[in-house]
Amino acid sequence: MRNTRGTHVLVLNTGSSSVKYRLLDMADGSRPAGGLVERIGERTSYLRHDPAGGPRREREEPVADHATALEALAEELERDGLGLDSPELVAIGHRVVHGGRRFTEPTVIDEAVTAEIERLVPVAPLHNPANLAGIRTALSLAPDVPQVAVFDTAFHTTMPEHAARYAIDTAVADEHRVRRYGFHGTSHAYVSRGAAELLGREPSETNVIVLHLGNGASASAVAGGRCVDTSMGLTPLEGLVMGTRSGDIDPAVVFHLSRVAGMSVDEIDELLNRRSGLLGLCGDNDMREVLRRMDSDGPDAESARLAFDVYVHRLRKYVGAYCAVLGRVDAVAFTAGIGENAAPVRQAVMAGLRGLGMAVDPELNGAPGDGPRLISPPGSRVAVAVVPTDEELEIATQTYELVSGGTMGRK
Ligand SMILES: Nc1ncnc2c1ncn2[C@@H]1O[C@H](COP(=O)(O)OP(=O)(O)O)[C@@H](O)[C@H]1O
Ligand SMILES: CC(=O)OP(=O)(O)O
Ligand SMILES: [Mg+2]
Repeated sequence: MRNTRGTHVLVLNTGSSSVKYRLLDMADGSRPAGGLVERIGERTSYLRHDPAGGPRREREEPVADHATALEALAEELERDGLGLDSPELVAIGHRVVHGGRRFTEPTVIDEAVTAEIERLVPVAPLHNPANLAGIRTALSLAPDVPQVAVFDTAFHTTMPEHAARYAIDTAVADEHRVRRYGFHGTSHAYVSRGAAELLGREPSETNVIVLHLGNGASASAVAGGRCVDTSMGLTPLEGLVMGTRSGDIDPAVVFHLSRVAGMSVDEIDELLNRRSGLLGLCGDNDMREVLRRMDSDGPDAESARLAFDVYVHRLRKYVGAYCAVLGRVDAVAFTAGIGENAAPVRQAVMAGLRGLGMAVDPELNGAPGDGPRLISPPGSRVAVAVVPTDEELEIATQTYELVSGGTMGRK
């Protein structure tokens, strides 16, 4: 029997070429260790391990695959006396991107659960294979530790049918489970609660538009703590312009490229998922670089400006749409790498939206800050805020609640 009195949860966020990890002590909220492995599969993979109270350890070395990455991080934890066999460790929580309709809650992983995650690979080709690799390796390294899957799709399972359905033939849609699922749900849940808290209101009485702008990007409309619409669909390709993904396009673009350009379905898939978005428009998928180039006099400034404008225009359309969906909006919350750090993006999205009760105060918007903060002028009808996301903390909280069988008095 494992010691069930431990309070540590290890969270693994396994992406297509990276593994981010964090060890949390749920008893006091402290973080004994964290780190990441990036550029998996390349010759210069990068490992970083940050033990609490000790110096950072980092190095570059080839890390061939996700299994090797997890073995390396398990060794780092072991060196700090926090190995996967530590009696303190009560569970491992995994981010899993696509859970279909079946998984509406965090779920203890067994063979049936892994099989279902595998079955969903075709609708999350960039994400579920990596998530599975993380789960399988963790199961082999720590067979006695309960492992929990926390799904990106779970928060969106409350979407009403009219938001979740595509207007296509019902028989085809039902047979092939073609509907809108939505992603980044863990972040949308955490940030919508954080926005309500910032306003001193109950989440159940607060309507929030959340803009999660990372490499992948999505918007959601959250009414009283429940998701009522979100921009991603069957896969994480629909919706906003992203680092390398197109977001919304006319589906006929696919037929056109197939018939006129002779591209195969796989080639078009690769084009829309990996060579589009900011990268497709200006050759760079990193918003920092886009902003830098826009302000330069260099030859690339024009394409960077266009990429920025397309990115912002799409976002503004979703903000407007979700005002209509929600009827009353209490807050707009920007989050993730771009949402938290790119003041020019926030400024441009909100410019000219006073008619919707929204505005950004340039000084508040430009001021550096770490925590949740308002960037709208005092007295605005709609609060505009930056609310840093913390998917790892949310996954740890949900995982711990499940394995410890109790509620943790979440606000
Ligand atoms: N200071 C910054 N200014 C503008 N953009 C930033 C800044 N820091 C990070 N970003 C952008 O955030 C994006 C990555 O977001 P992140 O949430 O870390 O992604 P992921 O989806 O991989 O977790 C990149 O486009 C990056 O350029
Ligand atoms: C679902 C998704 O797009 O995730 P990420 O932003 O991590 O790529
Ligand atoms: Mg992210």
